[in-house]
Amino acid sequence: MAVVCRNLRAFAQKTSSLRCTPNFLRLYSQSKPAPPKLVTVDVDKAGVATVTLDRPPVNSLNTGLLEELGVAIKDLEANKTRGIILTSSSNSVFSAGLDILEMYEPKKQNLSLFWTTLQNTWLSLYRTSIPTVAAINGHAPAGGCLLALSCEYRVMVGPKFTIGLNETQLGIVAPQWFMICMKDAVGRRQAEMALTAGKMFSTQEALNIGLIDKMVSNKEEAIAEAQKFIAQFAKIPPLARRMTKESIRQEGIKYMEENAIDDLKAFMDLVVQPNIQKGLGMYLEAMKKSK
Ligand SMILES: CCCCCCCC/C=C\C=C\CC(=O)SCCNC(=O)CCNC(=O)[C@H](O)C(C)(C)COP(=O)(O)OP(=O)(O)OC[C@H]1O[C@@H](n2cnc3c(N)ncnc32)[C@H](O)[C@@H]1OP(=O)(O)O
Repeated sequence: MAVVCRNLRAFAQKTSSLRCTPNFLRLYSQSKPAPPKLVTVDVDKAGVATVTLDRPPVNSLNTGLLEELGVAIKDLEANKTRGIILTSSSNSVFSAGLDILEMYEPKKQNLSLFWTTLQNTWLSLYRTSIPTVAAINGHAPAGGCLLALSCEYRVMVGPKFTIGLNETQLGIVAPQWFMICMKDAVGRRQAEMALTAGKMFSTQEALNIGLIDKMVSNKEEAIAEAQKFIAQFAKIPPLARRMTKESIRQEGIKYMEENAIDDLKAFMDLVVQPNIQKGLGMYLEAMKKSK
């Protein structure tokens, strides 16, 4: 503020008609609003946090949103929150997955930061000792499905939305840790069938194979079911719960701890390939044309 004031005073002296008054400063600060938050957090009386992805129009996961989500999880851990409900501010999209614009014609440094942030935020969500539920109130393709799969329980609004790891349909291979998350939820056999076909499941199909745990008809019901799931842990000794979660999720945790650098390198090498860049460009065009 002192620097702003000094600069303004110098400017005011030059123009002589302006003074560095509180009113002037208020007008100046109003003209530079803080960027909107991409993730909001509301903690209820029971200590359960609703974490809402809020990046219209489709909550595509860019570095900024992923960074905010990671910070939110760490803050909630520090505050001993009793549960996290991950949801979306949109009425039709939980998350459209990774932001393709982060990968299209990228600067190397930005691309590296993007993927590292995704890895770190994913690991924070996947391994947090806090009970986690995805209240999936819209479509959840690819990275959107990954976020939901990283939670312990999935409640999805149906019947019209879809969810799945559709990477093969886009001509790419989902990273190993995406696959581990799918295997965690539906088992190896169903995961193989889902991933090789890049299948997007209707809500009912997702329920049938265990990709989601419950289908509901609106967001309010999804939040209520999520709260019910979290409430059951009030009676479970937290240390036993935490150690059990950490242990049962060992494959994914260990994979990321041991392979983060190789995984980053593989991603960086792949994305800059001319054929991948061409594919991304065409995909972006196709999305625009389909409107
Ligand atoms: C794709 C190849 C990636 C290659 C990278 C190499 C390896 C990387 C390894 C792995 C992992 C990748 C996982 C991913 O998550 S990739 C992203 C996959 N996501 C999708 O395929 C979803 C695409 N989007 C949709 O299907 C729809 O948008 C949907 C979510 C169903 C919502 O539909 P609707 O409500 O009708 O909205 P629009 O389609 O009109 O979209 C509105 C605007 O948002 C833009 N958009 C949509 N999705 C993305 C996205 N993922 N990234 C960036 N932008 C996106 C869309 O273009 C519209 O923009 P505009 O208004 O400017 O036209």
